Order: sequence, then structure tokens, then C-alpha cells
Amino acid sequence: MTGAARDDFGFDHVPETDQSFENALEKARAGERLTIADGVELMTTGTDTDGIDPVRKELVLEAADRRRAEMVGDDVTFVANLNNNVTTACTTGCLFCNFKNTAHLFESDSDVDHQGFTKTPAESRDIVSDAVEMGIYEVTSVSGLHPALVLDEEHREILQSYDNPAAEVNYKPPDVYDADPGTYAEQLAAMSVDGVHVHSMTPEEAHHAKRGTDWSYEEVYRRLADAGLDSAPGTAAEILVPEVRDVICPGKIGTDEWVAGMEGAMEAGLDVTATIMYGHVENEMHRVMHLDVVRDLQDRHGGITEFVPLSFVYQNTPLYDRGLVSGGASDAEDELMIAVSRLYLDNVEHIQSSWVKFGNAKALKLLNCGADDLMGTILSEEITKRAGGEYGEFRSFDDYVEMISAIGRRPVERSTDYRTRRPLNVDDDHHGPMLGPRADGTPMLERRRDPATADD
Ligand SMILES: C[S@@+](CC[C@H](N)C(=O)[O-])C[C@H]1O[C@@H](n2cnc3c(N)ncnc32)[C@H](O)[C@@H]1O
Ligand SMILES: Nc1c(NC[C@H](O)[C@H](O)[C@H](O)CO)[nH]c(=O)[nH]c1=O
Ligand SMILES: N[C@@H](Cc1ccc(O)cc1)C(=O)O
Ligand code: SF4
Repeated sequence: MTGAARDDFGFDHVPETDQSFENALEKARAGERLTIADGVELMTTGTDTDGIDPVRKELVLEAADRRRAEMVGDDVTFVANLNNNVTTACTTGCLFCNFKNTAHLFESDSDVDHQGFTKTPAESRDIVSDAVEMGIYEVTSVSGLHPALVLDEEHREILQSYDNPAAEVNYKPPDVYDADPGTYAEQLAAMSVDGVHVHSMTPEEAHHAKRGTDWSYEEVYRRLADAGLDSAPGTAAEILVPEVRDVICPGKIGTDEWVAGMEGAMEAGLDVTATIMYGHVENEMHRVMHLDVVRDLQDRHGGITEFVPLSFVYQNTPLYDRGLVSGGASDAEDELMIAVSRLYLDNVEHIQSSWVKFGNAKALKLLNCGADDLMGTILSEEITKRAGGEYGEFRSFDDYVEMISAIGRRPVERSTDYRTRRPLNVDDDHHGPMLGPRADGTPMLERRRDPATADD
């Protein structure tokens, strides 16, 4: 149970094992593949004692830091990217999420005020074009499950052929809404400016993009790739254990469906990332069971480029408002989550420290606990901000160089798939991206179009 959860929720899976902390640590240090019991011993710093033992914790962090150095060396990577989320309208109602707004508020005849947005493909293109001009390599786009969003026109026709599409397949035509998001294919094509890498379509979104059809995930991801998709984010993972999903996101796809979606993306030839969102109602057994699902998937397919632990941002969420949790993960839990991810996921090369969730100081600390990637410039962020997170929306290349060299590591700009890397020269006065289609080393904000002088 995390420190923050108020109730035990009657979970069947609890952090109890037959393993000892010492044996688990020994195996981790020797580079042996860990079992779930080993992982739980490390994550809890021993189930034989209550709470986190600070001395044992340091031993786990040290083992993970050493493993990181052996696996990927001392470079710290990051990507020049933009978040361009298309819509906050969603019908799913996950209890940890304050990104979404109830979809019916977006209907033209609703007079209830809301803070949400829906972008048309043309609006997405303008936003991405500006960021490409600033030198980004990647655009990341994740959205709510808007009832008018469909894969393509063929999908729309199928959904319209149902007797009652709203009730049967969660479809309403775009003319019901204030703004038309177009189709997923149109959005991806619009965002594909000058060949910029498009990272989008979580398994949850892919499930929405195939609703009411018998299409496979592979088929859906192939069509999305034809439209401009380059890789897929493995969010919607949350905690991949059914009894936890029943509490925090009963309307969401299940664990098996998430795995099937990721497999479909990989079968369509796309790289994917994988995530865990932790620090709410789950316990350490659930966290390690989740790592096991990811490791198993990677054993079978090998397309996961990075693992991203997303620490739950609790402030403005239904889970917190309703008293189901009293906060998020502690610093020690964040450190152990990163460290055990590194040690358990022996087949995933990169572990990301997410500054948007942790802030600069903790994000840097986590680079000494097993992480080797410091996310991206982002430029605009809504999910964490709307949940009450306060660590901003942008990090410049100068910020990155300063932070990473301050901990004695080498800053390296990367592509989304990590296959292209460019070490930065820390002695330069200013730094900017070089890998994007229009990047030329100029600092990003210097190239931001001034809205006052923009001509369109
Ligand atoms: C907001 S959704 C958008 C994409 C799509 N609707 C989905 O669920 O995959 C993307 C991810 O943001 C993360 N997220 C949402 N609310 C969060 C919160 N309060 N704290 C941390 N992560 C959060 C979750 O992991 C979620 O899967
Ligand atoms: N950790 C978060 C990410 N990570 C994604 C990266 O920035 C990048 O897009 C990925 O590594 C692929 O190159 N993105 C978010 O929007 N929010 C996060 O918390
Ligand atoms: N956009 C998601 C997180 C995310 C997106 C893509 C990733 O590869 C990883 C994480 C958020 O802000 O929470
Ligand atoms: S996490 Fe995704 S599916 Fe769930 S409510 Fe938020 S936007 Fe909708």
C-alpha cells in the first residue's frame, strides 16, 4: 500500500513474499533476472519491516545506478519536442484524470462553461508548423476520446450505420459539437509537417479508433502509420492489474487489451514507449506485477524504446476529491520506482525521469537512481498542469545543458527512437536543437514566431 492511499480496497494482491531483501539485492547486483518476489522486496526495502528503510533504499538505488552505467553509460538524453493534444473532450471518466472534460459540454447546445478545447486539423498544423520552425524533432499528441473522433471516413460510415451510434458505439457526428476535430488520420497528416516525427495514438486511442469494427490493432496502426504516425506512446497503462483498474479507471481498456494494442502497434512496425502511473491506490505488489507485464511484452516483441514512470499528480483529481487517496508517492517511493524499473526491466534500455511530474531537483536525483533520459522540451503541457502539477511546460536546451552538466553527466539530444544522438558541446554559450527537420542549432525560443508580427 502506498503511503497516500486511505483504504486497503480489499485487494487480493498484497506485498508479501517468501523472498528475503538480502537475496533479492544479491540477485540484482549480480545482474540476474528478477522474479516478482525479488522486485517486491526491493520496492518495499524488505517486506519484513514496515515502511521504507533508508539504508536499504540506498543499496537498491546504488545497484540501479550501477546497472544504468553498465547498460547505457553516462549520457543523459532528451528530445526536442512539442505536446500538441487535440481535444480534452472524453467520455471515459478515469478517476485520476483532470485533463478531460465531459464530452457533452462541447456540444453546441450546451451552455455550461468549461476550460477544455478541441483543435481542428488546420489548427494542429499551425501549432506544429511553428514548433517545427523552432527546431523540434517530435510532436507528441494524446487526447480525450471525443465521440466525433474516428479513424477515417470509412470508419465514420461504419459507425453511422449503427441504429443508435451514440449508445452503441459512442459516436456522435461532428456537427453536434462547437469544433470539429476531423479524423485521427486527418489530425496525424496535419501534424506531419516536413516529416517531423509524430508520436501519438495510445492503445486507448487506438481502441477508440477501431470501435464498432472488427479491425485488428495491427490494421488500425497500419492505417495510422500511412497517415503519418511514426511511433506510439504507451500511456493508458496506469497499473496493469485488473483489481486496480477497477478502482481508478473502470471505463478504460483492460490490461489484456492494452497489451494487444501495444502488440498491434509493434506488428505494424512502430516503436512504442511504455509507462506506469503509480502513487495512488496501488501497492508495491501491483507495481512489480505491472513491470512484469511490460518485461514480458518486451521479451516477445522488443519494440519498447523507453519506460516512463509517471508519478500520480493528485491535487485536482476525483481520486483525491473523493478521499480515495490523501496524496501522491513520497520521494523515497519515486526513487525506488525508478530504481526497480531499471533493475527489473533488463530488456528495456532507457528509463525516463519525467521533469514535468518531478520538478528539476528530483528529476536530476532520479538520474542517479537508474534513469538515463530526461524527457523533452515539451513546449506546452496540459495533463499535469490541469491535475495541479506546478513544474512548468518548457525546458530550453540551455536549461538541459546546465542541469545535466551540474550532475557531471553528458547532455545528448536524441531522436524519439534513440537511434540518432548528438552530444552537446557544454562550452558553447547557447544551445539549440539540431535533429529536427528544420533545426539548425538556434535556441528554440529565439525562433518562436512573434504573434504580433505573424502574418497568418
Ligand atoms: C490524459 S491520457 C490521454 C490519452 C488517452 N486518453 C489515454 O488515456 O491513453 C494520458 C495519460 O496521462 C496520464 N495521466 C492522466 N492524469 C494524470 C495524473 N493526474 N497524474 C499523472 N499522470 C496522469 C495517464 O497515465 C494517462 O494514461
Ligand atoms: N514523461 C512524459 C512524457 N514523456 C515523453 C517524452 O517527452 C517523449 O515524447 C518520449 O520520450 C518519446 O520521445 N511526455 C509527456 O507529455 N509527459 C510526461 O510526463
Ligand atoms: N502525455 C502524457 C505522458 C506521456 C506521453 C508520451 C510518452 O511516451 C510518455 C508519457 C502526460 O503528460 O502525462
Ligand atoms: S486518462 Fe485518457 S481516457 Fe481517461 S479520462 Fe483522461 S483523457 Fe479520458
